[in-house]
This record gives sequence, structure tokens and C-alpha cells, in this order.
Amino acid sequence: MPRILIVEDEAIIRSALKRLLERHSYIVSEAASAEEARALAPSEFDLVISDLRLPGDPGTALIEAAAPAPVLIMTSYASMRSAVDALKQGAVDYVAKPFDHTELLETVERILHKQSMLQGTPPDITDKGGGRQTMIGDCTAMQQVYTRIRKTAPADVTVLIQGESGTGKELVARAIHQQSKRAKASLICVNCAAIPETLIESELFGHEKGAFTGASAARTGLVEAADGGTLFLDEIGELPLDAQARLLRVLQEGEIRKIGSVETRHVDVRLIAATHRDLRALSKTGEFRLDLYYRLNVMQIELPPLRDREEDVLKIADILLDKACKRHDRQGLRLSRASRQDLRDYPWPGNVRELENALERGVILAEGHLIHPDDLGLAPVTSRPHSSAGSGTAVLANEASAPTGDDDDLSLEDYFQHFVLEHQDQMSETELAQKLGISRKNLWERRQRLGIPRKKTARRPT
Ligand SMILES: Nc1ncnc2c1ncn2[C@@H]1O[C@H](COP(=O)(O)OP(=O)(O)OP(=O)(O)O)[C@@H](O)[C@H]1O
Repeated sequence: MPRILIVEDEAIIRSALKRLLERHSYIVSEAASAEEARALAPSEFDLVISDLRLPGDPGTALIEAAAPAPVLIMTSYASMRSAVDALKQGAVDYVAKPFDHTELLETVERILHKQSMLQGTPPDITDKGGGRQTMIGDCTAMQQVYTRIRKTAPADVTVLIQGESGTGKELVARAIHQQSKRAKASLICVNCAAIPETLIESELFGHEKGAFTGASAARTGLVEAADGGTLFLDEIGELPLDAQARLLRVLQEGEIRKIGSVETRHVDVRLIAATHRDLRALSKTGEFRLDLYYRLNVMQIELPPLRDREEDVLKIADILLDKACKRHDRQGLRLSRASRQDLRDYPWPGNVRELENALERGVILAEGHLIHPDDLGLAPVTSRPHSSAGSGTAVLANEASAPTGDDDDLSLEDYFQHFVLEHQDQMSETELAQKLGISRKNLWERRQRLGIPRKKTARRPT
């Protein structure tokens, strides 16, 4: 049964409304002021019905405290203007006092029905280029993700998104930002793994002129650029310890200090962080600050790997295939029966991103009306992992023979591992990636997958 909180200072109206709602099987709690209501954890109700004028804070003060629970404002005919203001501030609706019982019950029912319809519905997202996109997939785990997004977005709290690479962490961050009160302000996305360790602090927090060699002019950091909006830090587990300390300060005090500066500046930033790593375990080895972990972990959203979403794979494939066909002007292409089987069997270590790439390849390479397995270019599968409980390492046959003539039976991954271990002390990550012919991000991802994470290096003094 839905739970409703009534906030009304006039005892007679309060108890009449309570009786009315209880007669219609709602579970009702009461408060006489916004302060009393806050003590009752309003966000845990399905609906808050509050008078606008209350002793102390007005009813609209509860909109933020009650999120994601909707707040229905009661107001007198005389203050219709304030009712419109209440809607602007985020109230779900208003009823004029004295209210008609049937009308009030219909409004309550409509609000609750709309809320329940939104449960488990994928959010619409505006992508980087301004196009519309929706999250695809309706397995139970994804429905839980959608519900979490909807509930978390308006609450203006820090969110930690966990999931392997390519599972849609950035999409979730976008959805949260776009459904939040900050939607009109900026969303700044930063992949901590893609920025060299020596640059990340100045990228995030900015620096003063002359703060270090090469700092020829002062620079504003990305945290400051997100002021008033949302900062999405992907792969936060890669953030060096010094940068973690600065970030903690932003979260605790709402303050930022540029490198080389003694002054602090106030910033109002909502942080959404993502990682595929176990931050708590990293904090045990001293690689991640436990206090920062606690600050980040207010709300968690867990994205399932694609291999655990068997029932979603073909559905996602069909939609992404359609998009790829339109992009390449090859409408009408279909997946052959064998391709569909391969897509189902493949363990998808790169998750939805890898599926997107395989389909794009298929669309480009297909010669007739059908996309055959060869066109998709999936690595042969030797066995399929049962679930994601492990490291997320796909069980693929050798990706190709080694690029060196002497090591004929080395797999690419063996070769990669050898090369990295042998040269990592002499080469920077950028040089290593260049020599291997892959991006820094890809280097980082492979390091994670093979369990040879990059060593932390000494940091530049601030
Ligand atoms: N549920 C989904 N529905 C539709 N597209 C998806 C979904 N999940 C991921 N994608 C697509 O897969 C690609 C990767 O998604 P995204 O960048 O959000 O993943 P990520 O987890 O942030 O990856 P990484 O950690 O490697 O940056 C994007 O093109 C995104 O649009």
C-alpha cells in the first residue's frame, strides 16, 4: 500500500485528510511542520502532501528533502500565484483548499500511478552531439538501474556507478544529470584513466601561472568548469592520492584550491563517479582513500556486464544494427542465423561498446542482405564464463598470433604482458601505448584485465 505523509499545521484539516486517505487504503503519517516532516524521512514515502504555509519553513522547502518522493502542495485560492511558484520549484502538482474529496483522491491516484509507471522505464538521454538516445535492455538488473536513476537524479547526492568498461556508465551519468535540477547547467565528463598521472591534478583543479615547469599561464580546472552543474569522473579508482585529497576537500567543504595557489574558491558541484574496481579493496591497500570512498558511496548504481544479460543481447543488437544501417546507408541488412547464435554465445568482454563495434563492422563488411559471422569479426570463444562474479575476463581464444617472428605460439595478450613488464620502467604510458599501437585508454583497460595495473609514480609537489 502506498505510504503518504501529510504536512499540515491545522489539526482539523490534517486529521480529516488522514481519515479520507486511510478510508482509501493508504498508509498515512502526519507532521505539523516542515521540520517535523524532515524527521520522518520524507524521501521514504510514496507521496508527501504539504500545506504551502506552515510555521517555520514553507511546504516547498520539503521538495528537496523528500526527493525522489513527489510533493503535492495544498494552497488556498488566495495564493494561486504561490502555487505556480511551487510548481516551478519542483512540486508535482497543487490542490486548492478547500478541496473537493473526489478531486483530491483522483490527483493522488494519478501521481502515484505515474510514479509506478516510471519504475523500470529506461531514461531518455541527450547524447554528446545533441541527439536523443535511450538505454536499451529490459532484464531485471537493468530495470533496477532505471529505477535507481529516476530516484537518485533529483536527490542531488553523490553517486557511485560500478560496472565494467562499455556497460554504459557514462550513459547513466548523463541520465542522472539530465533528470536532475542541474540539467540546464554543464555536465563535465572526465576519464581519469585517460589523462596522464602528472597532468590530472592540474586538469581537474587548475593551476596558477608558474605553479610548475611549463605552467606558463594560469588555468581553470574542470571541477570549476562544472560549478553549478555535474562532474562525472569515470575510472575514479585511477585518481592519484594527491588528487583524491583535493577532491575530498571539494566534497567536504565545497572548496577548491588551484595548484600553486594559497586561496580557495567555493564551488557547487554534484559528483558522479564511476569505476569497475573495488574501491573498498583498494582502500585496504592504501591506493584509495577510505574517507573519499565513504563520501562517494552515498548512492550506488551497479551496471551488469552484457554476458549476464543474455536475454538483452539480441534486443540491443537489433536496435544498434538498425542505427548502424542508417548511419552507413545500408537499410534492410539483417543478421544471419549463425551470426545471431554467435552474438548470443560471445562473452562480450567490452560489453555494449564491443557489440556496437562488431555490428558497425558487420554493416560495413556485409556483401549481400545478410551479416555473416565473418563480417562481425568476433574472436573465437573457447568457453563461456557463467557469470560476472569473477574478474570480467573473457575466455577468448588467442586474438592473433604474436607480432614477433620468434614467439610463434605467444598470444597477443602474452605478448602484451611481456612487452609491458619489460618496458614499463623505462617508458611512460604514452610511449608504451604508442609502441603497442593502441590508445592509452586501451592500454589501461588491458592492464586491468590482465592484472598488471600501472605502478603509481612519484607526484609533482604542489
Ligand atoms: N543499455 C545501453 N543501451 C544502449 N547503448 C548502450 C547501453 N549501454 C552502453 N551503450 C553504448 O555503449 C557505448 C559505451 O557506453 P559508455 O561509454 O556509457 O560505457 P562506460 O561504462 O562509461 O565505458 P568506459 O568505462 O569504457 O568509458 C556507448 O556508445 C553507449 O551509447
